[in-house]
Amino acid sequence: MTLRISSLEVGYGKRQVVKGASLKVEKGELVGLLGSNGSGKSTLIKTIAGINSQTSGSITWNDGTDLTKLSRRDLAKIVAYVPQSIGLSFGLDIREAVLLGRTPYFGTKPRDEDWAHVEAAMQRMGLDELGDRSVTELSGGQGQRVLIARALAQDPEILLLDEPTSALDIRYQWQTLEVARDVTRKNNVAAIIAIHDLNQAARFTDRVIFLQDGVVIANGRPADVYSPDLIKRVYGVDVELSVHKGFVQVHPLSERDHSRLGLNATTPDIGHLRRPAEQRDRVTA
Ligand SMILES: Nc1ncnc2c1ncn2[C@@H]1O[C@H](COP(=O)(O)OP(=O)(O)OP(=O)(O)O)[C@@H](O)[C@H]1O
Repeated sequence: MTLRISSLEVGYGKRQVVKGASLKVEKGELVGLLGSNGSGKSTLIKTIAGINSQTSGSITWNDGTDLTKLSRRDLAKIVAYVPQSIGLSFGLDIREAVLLGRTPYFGTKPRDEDWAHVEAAMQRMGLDELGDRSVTELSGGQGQRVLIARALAQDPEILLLDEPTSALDIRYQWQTLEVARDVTRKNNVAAIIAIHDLNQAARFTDRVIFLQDGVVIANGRPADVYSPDLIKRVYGVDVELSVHKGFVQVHPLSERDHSRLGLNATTPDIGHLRRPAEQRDRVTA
């Protein structure tokens, strides 16, 4: 089963922000969406989530189901979206906020099954210890964990995470990325995560897609696509690559590093991590 995005164009008013993006995400695959600020990551994710409308192109799931044609309720049974900013509803406690993820499944009253999903999602995100506190009393990071738990309770087939770790301390960043990867694999979910940390993306995602000015410019395993040239092109910074515990890692170099250490932005040998060119994912543009 595949989430398939073809020639997607999305804009605000007359300004195009996503420009002819095509990509695929298979079930069981966690894909990192990378790119500089303003490159169109959130816009693309929100369009898959049905919040933005495309001007052209298609978004299909599975056997060709057109996600843009589904009702809100039917879309919410397939797609869960964790927004970048918190915006939790006033007057709810944590449990009730997580229960919102179950609303596509029940009528007027939650069933035992819905509460079971809520409890499991709360436990997974370490929220059970926060008890029945009101969502308005939570810190930014705690609120972000509630949003992720709400998405997990939704039991989606497609999970969209927009910088879900931006407000989290290192323990919960790690935990959230592990949860995202585990849910993707165990529940056979197709997942996209917009993320700025290239090293975390290399550590946790199966594949990365780089957006630049709304265009997909690279698509493949981190070890296959990360290079000083690509990172310079996307972010305008010189970097060195290394390997840590089998994962490619990125280290920005400052002007001072260049002069002090006589470094230039060359790549230490990471060739053993790379797959032969013929086995790599196709670069879309
Ligand atoms: N609601 C909106 N109305 C008009 N323009 C918008 C709106 N939302 C985003 N944009 C513009 O679209 C472009 C892409 O924004 P988007 O939020 O998709 O980028 P991003 O890659 O997610 O950025 P970041 O890494 O900073 O979160 C930016 O130039 C932004 O100013």
